[in-house]
Amino acid sequence: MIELREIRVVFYAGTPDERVALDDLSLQLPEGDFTVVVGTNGAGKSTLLNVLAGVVRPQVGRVVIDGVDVSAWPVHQRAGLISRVFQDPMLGTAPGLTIEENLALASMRGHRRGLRMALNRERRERFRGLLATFGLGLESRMGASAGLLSGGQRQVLALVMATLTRPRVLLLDEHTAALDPRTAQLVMDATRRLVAEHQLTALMITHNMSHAIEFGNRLLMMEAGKVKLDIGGEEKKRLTIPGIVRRFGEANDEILLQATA
Ligand SMILES: Nc1ncnc2c1ncn2[C@@H]1O[C@H](COP(=O)(O)OP(=O)(O)OP(=O)(O)O)[C@@H](O)[C@H]1O
Repeated sequence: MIELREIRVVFYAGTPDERVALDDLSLQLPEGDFTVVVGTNGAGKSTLLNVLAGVVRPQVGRVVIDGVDVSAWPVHQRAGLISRVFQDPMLGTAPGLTIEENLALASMRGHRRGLRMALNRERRERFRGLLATFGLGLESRMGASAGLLSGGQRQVLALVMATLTRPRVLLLDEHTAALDPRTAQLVMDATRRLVAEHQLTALMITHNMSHAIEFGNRLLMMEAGKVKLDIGGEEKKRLTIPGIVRRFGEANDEILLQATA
């Protein structure tokens, strides 16, 4: 179980530029849940992921993973538990290293082991077999620099790297937003497969409503640093785009009512 307990994040506190990014937000992500997060610009979605990853330290609140309070753990200490794939395909892989070196590095997460040891013949074959299943031809370019790959290929490589050591939670930060629709679908299919195969707990931000409907078993809508809608179970399965729009409208009416009360 991943838990955020009463998290408050304020940027530029006490200045005219003060921004409340997360407003007393509590959230539980049960093991194996694939949660999708949507919301308008500035709603606090990225800050939520940053708090989980340890990039942003909340002024108030706790981050608890499997009952362990990791609030004071720095980013590198959480890296053994948390993997993240970013919107920018350049961020998830090391462009100067080859595909197989990138995979070897990812497989060493949390271990003190030399890159050479991590790249023996057996591992190379395992990596090759794994990449071949995505149908992108990556398996025949194991010695090529990751920097030469297309955006979609890099995102699939980043996903494979992020899931290689089975993180406790996989954070997907608009990871298909920079791709064309066909490539985005391919990367989403790879995402679905890896999440299912490794039975991962995942949290994905997207602005793509079709993806929000198609993927995950739970949908959160954020607004002004709070979770305004939390749709799971059968309702999530039956959700349509008009249905989401209607539910968002209802949630926003609530905001209006609160504002005018
Ligand atoms: N590092 C930062 N410094 C100052 N303000 C920040 C920082 N990060 C986020 N904010 C502010 O916090 C609020 C929430 O931002 P956040 O990036 O979490 O929203 P978001 O929902 O991810 O938006 P988007 O969809 O545009 O990515 C915004 O008002 C933003 O300007």
